[in-house]
Amino acid sequence: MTKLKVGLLFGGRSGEHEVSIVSAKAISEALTAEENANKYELLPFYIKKDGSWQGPDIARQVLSSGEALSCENSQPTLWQFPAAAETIDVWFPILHGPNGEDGTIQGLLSLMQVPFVGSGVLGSAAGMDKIGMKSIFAQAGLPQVKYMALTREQIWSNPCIFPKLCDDIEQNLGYPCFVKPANLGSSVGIAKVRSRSELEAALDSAASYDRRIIVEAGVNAREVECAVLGNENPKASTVGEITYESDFYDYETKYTSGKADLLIPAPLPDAVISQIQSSAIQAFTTLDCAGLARVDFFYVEATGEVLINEINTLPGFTATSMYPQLWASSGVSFPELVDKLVRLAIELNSEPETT
Ligand SMILES: Nc1ncnc2c1ncn2[C@@H]1O[C@H](COP(=O)(O)OP(=O)(O)OP(=O)(O)O)[C@@H](O)[C@H]1O
Ligand SMILES: C[C@@H](N)C(=O)O
Ligand SMILES: [Mg+2]
Ligand SMILES: [Mg+2]
Repeated sequence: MTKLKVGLLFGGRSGEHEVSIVSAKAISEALTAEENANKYELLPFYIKKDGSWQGPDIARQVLSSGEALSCENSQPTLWQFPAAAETIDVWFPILHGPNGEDGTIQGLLSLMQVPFVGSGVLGSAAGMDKIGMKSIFAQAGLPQVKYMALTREQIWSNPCIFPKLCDDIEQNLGYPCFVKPANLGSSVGIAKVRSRSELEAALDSAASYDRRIIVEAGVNAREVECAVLGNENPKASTVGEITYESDFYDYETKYTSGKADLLIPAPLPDAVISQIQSSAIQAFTTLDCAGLARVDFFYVEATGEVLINEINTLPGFTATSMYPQLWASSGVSFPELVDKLVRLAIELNSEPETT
């Protein structure tokens, strides 16, 4: 049997570069596991932090060391596609955050007319930008926390406007509130703030990551996540809950073993689980997602409300990440999961073209 050549694309010009390396390592092991070894030939491609692409030899070294390649003293390079990329039958991008989860790579791969795992341009871009995502969710009637959308320009360019901006945030959202770069993940650049001075510092910091910034009212709630898998008729996994001792589910808590507990299935009433699952599917279809996504929610026990927090169209596949664990608990093993994802990519590509 001829093996399909799968191009695993990882790293990327993103604040989540290191997480992508860990996710890619896990996926490469699953794609080459015994169950998949006779179906797929894996060719990894690594995108350095400066945006340059490295072919399979270097990419394999990065996967085995787990270390990002340094970009010190690197000059901006013309974008070059490694020759081996021309032989790929299906791409598996496992890039997190900007320049990978946001529709940019998806646009490139669509133009190349080679199938790829995950959402296309619209689902990826709409899922990445928290401001755009939240206005689409609001339109779809999905309940969420109160928020304000800001730009770097408002924060940095006019010192006269800045105090008024902070006044507005204090009046509309109060404390604690969460300041986030609109286009990032893994909690990079996010701050939970409780005072004016923390707010000012957090806005300045978030503006260094992105020109779009979102500030959200802090909610006191349980954190639950649901995985979605499929194309036109997506399925929701069981729901998982995250508990931790830290102030919030920050980068260190997410990726340090033992800092957070994942409770799968979440100890919640059946009706709440069903509501989360149907909202996860509604979020996925509303944004025109495909293949996979993990949808994050807040469950406010005091009122019974389920608030959608966000969708992640290329969720983490690290040892502490929910997505593969939710499917494992729903009876889909890691090797089976990556096999399904590749098949879904091919299925999507075999649909009639709209020209
Ligand atoms: N409005 C909020 N109220 C309470 N906690 C919040 C709020 N927004 C974010 N948090 C906390 O911050 C964490 C990260 O937020 P969010 O999921 O939006 O960020 P992210 O960077 O997209 O994360 P990831 O993509 O890794 O899931 C949440 O899991 C939660 O612990
Ligand atoms: C990778 C990270 N953004 C996640 O959602 O798991
Ligand atoms: Mg996210
Ligand atoms: Mg999240």
